[in-house]
Amino acid sequence: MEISKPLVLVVLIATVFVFRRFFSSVFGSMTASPETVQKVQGFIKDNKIFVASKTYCPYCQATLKLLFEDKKLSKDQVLLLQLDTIKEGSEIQEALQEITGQRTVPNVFISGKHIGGNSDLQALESSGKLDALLQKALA
Ligand SMILES: N[C@@H](CCC(=O)N[C@@H](CS)C(=O)NCC(=O)O)C(=O)O
Repeated sequence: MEISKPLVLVVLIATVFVFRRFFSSVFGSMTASPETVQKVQGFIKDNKIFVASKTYCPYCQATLKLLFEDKKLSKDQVLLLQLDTIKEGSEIQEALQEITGQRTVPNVFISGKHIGGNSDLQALESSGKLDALLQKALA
């Protein structure tokens, strides 16, 4: 059976079009704009404690319990962004990945320093180093 050249051409163009959309939808959302990266760098630098979180995330809940209940921090001492509740949440998450290499939440910063996720924060607490970091940040 002979395949018609125009048909091959149409299929080829359609495939390129579909994949172009596919790649831009996958990879396009994987980069944050320079403006968002700069904004997130501001969140990190300008806040004593910055936590990027998601409301349904159990690791985030453990982090927030440690900071707000156990360590008795007040809401105004911490910039808490619940990424799943804000429009630019995904882009902030991408920016955090670009800045820290960490995509997961919680993503915790103390005194502008990247601490890591919940396990890193809990490890600091277990080693007895968290109180000093918090005291220094809030002094
Ligand atoms: N080991 C990490 C686990 C964090 C984690 O897996 N978080 C999930 C949400 S519960 C996550 O960020 N998933 C990817 C996403 O939500 O985009 C920690 O201790 O923080």
